[in-house]
Amino acid sequence: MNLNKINGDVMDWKDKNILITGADGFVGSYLAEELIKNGANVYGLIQRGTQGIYSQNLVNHGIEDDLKIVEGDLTDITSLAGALDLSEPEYVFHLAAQSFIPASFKDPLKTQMINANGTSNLLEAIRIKDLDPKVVFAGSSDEYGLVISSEEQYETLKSKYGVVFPEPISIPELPIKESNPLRPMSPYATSKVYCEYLMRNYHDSFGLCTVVSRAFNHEGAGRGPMFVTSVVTQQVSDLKAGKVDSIRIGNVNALKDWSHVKDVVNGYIQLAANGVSGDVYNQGAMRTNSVLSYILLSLETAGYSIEKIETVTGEKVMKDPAVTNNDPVFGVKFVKTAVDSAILEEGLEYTAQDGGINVFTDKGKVAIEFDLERFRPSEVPISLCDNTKIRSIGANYSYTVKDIIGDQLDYLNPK
Ligand SMILES: C[C@H]1O[C@H](OP(=O)(O)OP(=O)(O)OC[C@H]2O[C@@H](n3cnc4c(=O)[nH]c(N)nc43)[C@H](O)[C@@H]2O)[C@@H](O)[C@@H](O)C1=O
Repeated sequence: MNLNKINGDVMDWKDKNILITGADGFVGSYLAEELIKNGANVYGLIQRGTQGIYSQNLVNHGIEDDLKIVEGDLTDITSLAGALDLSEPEYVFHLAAQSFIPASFKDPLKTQMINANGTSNLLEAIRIKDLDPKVVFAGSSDEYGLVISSEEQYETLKSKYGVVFPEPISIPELPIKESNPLRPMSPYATSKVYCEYLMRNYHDSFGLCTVVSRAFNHEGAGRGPMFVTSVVTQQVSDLKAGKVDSIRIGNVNALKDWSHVKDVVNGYIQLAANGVSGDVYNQGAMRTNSVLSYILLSLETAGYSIEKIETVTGEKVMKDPAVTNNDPVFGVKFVKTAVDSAILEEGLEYTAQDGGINVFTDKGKVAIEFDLERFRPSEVPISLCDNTKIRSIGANYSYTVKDIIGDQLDYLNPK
């Protein structure tokens, strides 16, 4: 894949020195593989973990020999200074973070320590050493947080929280543009807002070249087992193998803009090559699909034909819930299921009172059980990315949700 082409110009990565923080993570290992393939000298700042210094991701991507591993820790500025000395980077991709939102609710200080202090340490080490790499930072769509989709929802939120700040300029605030207000709803998201402002401060005040990516959910083979797409595909795979007879899950109504990690990695590379320093770019596929759809489409991809879904109480019944349409919502045409359309347009919502959902398939009934422990103290209501800005510098998001699911299922069941 040529990751670097824009308007006919090709960025030559050959022999360029790159430092990736978190190079053994889910995204970092895809990025390291791609840059190594393009001839770059890639250094990976890696924290020694339970798997030792070689995480399974490096082996899966075949880069355990070519990646130049620098052992270090974001919370230890000395190790960052050492990594910068060794790698002399022209580009730094800062991906390392505590990225699991429930963990940030459990231990907010730890998330802040790793994400906020870690990012401060990295920027400060670059500044003190008077280096001039272009730094691409992994921000998050969760920085937008509380996105307003209707007047009615706005009124509900005001009565729930007392105040919604910043107040919306226009409603609906969708699709989400880079100029949307930031209303982070978790310690994780708040730490990312801090980091991205710091990126801009270091650009504006100290002249560092920093570019921020705000990526929406990105998935694929090797996604951490605690994230919902892995939780779903693992259970669907176990169901098919006869190891389980139901699916346990949290909030199925959550609407996410899911893209393939490979498209997002391409986006990071475009940002390094063509992103304007000091600027911010969304990364996402410009569609939104529910967790319930992810389950239904995973079942379909695994060979189940879906006929009907019905709540355990029998109150909510839908025939052909996984049939897709391309009708516009919030002025955007995208592929979604009938159940997504009902959530988005008719206010359909599944709650604990429904007692779970039964999925009727050609292979029998599959029970979806709600695990209330997995519901979050606060939940981002909807994510739908406006990706116009990053597409103008050469990125594109072409993988479908079914492509992503297919890769995840193949990873779990190698042929
Ligand atoms: C953009 C953003 O993307 C990711 O954050 P996330 O959206 O929290 O990702 P997730 O896969 O943990 O949850 C997705 C949705 O799924 C719901 N959900 C239901 N049932 C389960 C469940 O059983 N497990 C999980 N994890 N989620 C569940 C859950 O309530 C949520 O609405 C990170 O990469 C983050 O770093 C980042 O920046």
